[in-house]
Amino acid sequence: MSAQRDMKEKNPWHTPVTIIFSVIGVIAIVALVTVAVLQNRPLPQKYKYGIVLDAGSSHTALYIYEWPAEKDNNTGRVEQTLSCKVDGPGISSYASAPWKAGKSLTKCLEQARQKVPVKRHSETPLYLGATAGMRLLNLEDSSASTKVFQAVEEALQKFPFSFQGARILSGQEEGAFGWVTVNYLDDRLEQNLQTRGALDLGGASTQISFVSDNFDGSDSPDNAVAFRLYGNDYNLYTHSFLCYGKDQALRKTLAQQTKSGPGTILDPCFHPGYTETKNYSVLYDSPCVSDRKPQGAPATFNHTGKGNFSRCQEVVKRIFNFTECKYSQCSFNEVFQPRLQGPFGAFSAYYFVMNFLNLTDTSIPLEVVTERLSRYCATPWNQVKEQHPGVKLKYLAEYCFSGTYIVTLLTKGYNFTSENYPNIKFIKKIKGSDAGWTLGYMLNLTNMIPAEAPDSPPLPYAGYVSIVTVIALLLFVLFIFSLRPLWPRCSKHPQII
Ligand SMILES: Nc1ccn([C@@H]2O[C@H](COP(=O)(O)OP(=O)(O)O)[C@@H](O)[C@H]2O)c(=O)n1
Ligand SMILES: [Ca+2]
Repeated sequence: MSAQRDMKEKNPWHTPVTIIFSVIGVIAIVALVTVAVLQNRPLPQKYKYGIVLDAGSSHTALYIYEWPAEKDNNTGRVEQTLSCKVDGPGISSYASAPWKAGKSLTKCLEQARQKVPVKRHSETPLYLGATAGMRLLNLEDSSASTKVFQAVEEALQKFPFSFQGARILSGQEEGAFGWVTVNYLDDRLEQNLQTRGALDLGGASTQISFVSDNFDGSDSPDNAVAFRLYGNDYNLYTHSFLCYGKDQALRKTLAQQTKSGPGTILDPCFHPGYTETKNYSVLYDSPCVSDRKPQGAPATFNHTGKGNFSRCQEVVKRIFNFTECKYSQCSFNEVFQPRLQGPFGAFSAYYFVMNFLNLTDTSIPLEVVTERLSRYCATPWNQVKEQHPGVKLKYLAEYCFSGTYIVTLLTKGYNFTSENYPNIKFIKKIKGSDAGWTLGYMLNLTNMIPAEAPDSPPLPYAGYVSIVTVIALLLFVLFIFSLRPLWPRCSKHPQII
């Protein structure tokens, strides 16, 4: 018994000093890791917001974007959190009653007021950008366009956001910001990946924007937009064709067929059995066609469908001018276009129309696309109506034309071929955000895409915590080893008790 007591007394592990050291060591390590983890733990996310109103020719839409409050400068982090379609037509349609343009926006702004936290209201920028509808109104009647803007500004200033102004975007801006949006959402800018061209089809204008190796802007400076984003230089080719959005293109195509002012148009772009009496004055009420108004035309004409894709394509082709080109190569209307390059994203009406026609899959060969369109256009109007009972008749009637126009614009206008047609992707959204110019516009105005690549922390958070823990454990083991002289001597027959 006394030998056992001796052994116990000699065991240095049981000395109070060692025990105290060990306990302090363990506590210190636990404290170190806890402090490091707590100090660096991501705080609950706080968001900042930005609001953009897209005042298009056919309608206005409001988009709210949000991004983590502490990371204004990081890529791929701005996301669309709400979209609201304004009831009624585009603001340019309110030329004769401008106050109604302002009033039409209030419902969506109310939604925005609910969505954005109250304490963020006053710091949330609010922008309104108008596109081709207002460009046309401005050409037609600039004082009417000024009045529409006044009414819209007055309405927007009534909300608690930081209103940054309402203005018309140039066609270049519209094309370039659409390209920025698509490539930002795809994370192609920060990662310096091959960029995606942007094809935007609106109601009154259409834009094509892409980077091409054989374009540096010298051939056609009007089509060049230079960007430096995340430390990379981009020479973007962009062109906006005013009057070549699908609604104005339809007017042009109809006007083409009424040149001699007949009372009836037999239109291959509308379904057989379709027949409507339309007003000449309504058809010609646009600067895109007003010069074509036939003299002495009757007040109305009979618009009758014939449902023939290839003949429709023939009349659509006539709204493009392919004869003149003073550059090495052109798309149409004497507009320079470099060689098509890389993948493309086609959005807005490109998507809506091709989605309706079940043709968004571009692995379907172009020949099959035209076959399907031919069959669709030839379908009698009554049958089409039966197949799509929920679709507004005005829109339903136009899909044959719109599909034909899209295929013609892409292949004859921009020179896409069977080989590179599969490079086009018809898209509506990318990672939850709508493809369109609005996000790119806001990123630019809030300086959210830096010219140079941002410095990133050397380690991600999880890596940092792991390293701190491993080092702490290592220190602990070293500490234990440093107490080695105090360890019990090995005995051949240790007696524990
Ligand atoms: N669900 C929808 C929404 C819009 N659209 C069309 O998409 C086009 C949008 O053009 P927009 O109003 O942005 O006009 P722009 O000012 O861009 O020329 C219009 O032709 C609309 O009719 C559609 O086909 N289906
Ligand atoms: Ca648009």
